[in-house]
Amino acid sequence: MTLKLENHPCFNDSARHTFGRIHLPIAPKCNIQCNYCNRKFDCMNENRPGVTSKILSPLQAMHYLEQAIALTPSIAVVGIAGPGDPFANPDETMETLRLVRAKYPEMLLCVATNGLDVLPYINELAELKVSHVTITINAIDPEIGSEIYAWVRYNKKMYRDVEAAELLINKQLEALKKLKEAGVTAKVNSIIIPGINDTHVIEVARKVAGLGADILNCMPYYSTTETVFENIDEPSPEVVSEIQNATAEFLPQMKHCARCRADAVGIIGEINSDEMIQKLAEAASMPKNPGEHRPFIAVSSLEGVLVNQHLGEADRFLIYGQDKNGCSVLLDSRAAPPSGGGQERWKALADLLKDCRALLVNGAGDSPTKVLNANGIEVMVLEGMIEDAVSGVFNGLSLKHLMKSSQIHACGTSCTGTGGGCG
Ligand SMILES: C[S@@+](CC[C@H](N)C(=O)[O-])C[C@H]1O[C@@H](n2cnc3c(N)ncnc32)[C@H](O)[C@@H]1O
Ligand code: SF4
Ligand code: SF4
Repeated sequence: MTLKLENHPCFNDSARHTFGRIHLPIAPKCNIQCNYCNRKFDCMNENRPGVTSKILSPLQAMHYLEQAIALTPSIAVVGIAGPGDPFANPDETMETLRLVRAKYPEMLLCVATNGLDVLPYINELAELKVSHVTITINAIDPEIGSEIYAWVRYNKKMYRDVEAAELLINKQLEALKKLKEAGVTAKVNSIIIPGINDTHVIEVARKVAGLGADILNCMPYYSTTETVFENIDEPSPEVVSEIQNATAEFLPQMKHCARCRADAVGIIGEINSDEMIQKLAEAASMPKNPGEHRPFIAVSSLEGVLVNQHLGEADRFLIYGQDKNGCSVLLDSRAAPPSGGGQERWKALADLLKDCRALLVNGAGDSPTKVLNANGIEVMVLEGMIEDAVSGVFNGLSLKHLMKSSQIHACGTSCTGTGGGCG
């Protein structure tokens, strides 16, 4: 099957009115913090990178993609662009790419990354015929990079300042080189941040051109609240144009980037249709594997009103379903497997709850969380009214307000509920 590379609307200006793209929002976590980026997972209103209205599992994403293609036949590219970094969520990213490639052999595949952790996956990306990879490289001088990146987390270690920027830049340049060796089309995004790197982008262009980058996207920085850079003004169109003209000496330019959301779908520049927003919400409210029949939600509660019991302390679980009007109802109470027995206890619990899509608890250890997650039961660590939490899960709503503060992580994610941390 020959891929029609010329149909990529981001890489080919003349394709952008005919062919669309879809971003599958399966990558919530990030391994660095850029001082301009504020990720949001339940945002309908803002039209900028880093926001999505929902996060999907790979199989939910496949279900959603099927519906999206039926409703939007112009889709020629499936991309993963966050809302965090695809390779801070490598399992979800690679699984999604494999699933899409297996089901849609003709589809163009595309990934946008900061480049820190992509290196080990480049061979498989090439095997999967991921034809387009974007790396965001905002600086090649670590001193300038240290102004842009608050921290970098690599191999479970935190780096800051010049050391962090140096590490990131080295990984980015290495990844770019390897992508080109593997025959992948490589775009570089460089965010123009006035007073920080605006005079440096030309050096970035020179360097990445030397390593074989195919195209440069000098993206104007988008002023975003609750970021370190929130008081920096956006660059004027004249400044952006000047930088594009200057860097054109080294590389072809992408000039029509719309700075899309992580759940953008359709023709570049058009906002997501209400129908697609609805389809995304529906997919997010399904079990992580939509093919499974899991109509119930289990809750750990002392008195049956609040989610207020630690998983390990529960002697029974309350089982909720939905009535024919979609209202949550208590259906059952199931005795917990006896304590002790290590992993066997958690396997018995997974079996007891095999018709439940989620277990809502006030706390849970790593070991049961892993076993339950592996068995298709999402462990969500929350506090608050059972009614709010259960109907929120059934309806795919944001549960941020019920999330325990310990679930809001340094990486800026309010976890999607797995409680698995940012590892
Ligand atoms: C949200 S990121 C996701 C992919 C990956 N984490 C990355 O940074 O390349 C997608 C693109 O949006 C850019 N971006 C994020 N926030 C931005 C902002 N406030 N202004 C301009 N570009 C931004 C990133 O730099 C990146 O090029
Ligand atoms: S790499 Fe930067 S822009 Fe991309 S998601 Fe992480 S913090 Fe945001
Ligand atoms: S953000 Fe730019 S490069 Fe990414 S899909 Fe939108 S137009 Fe294409």
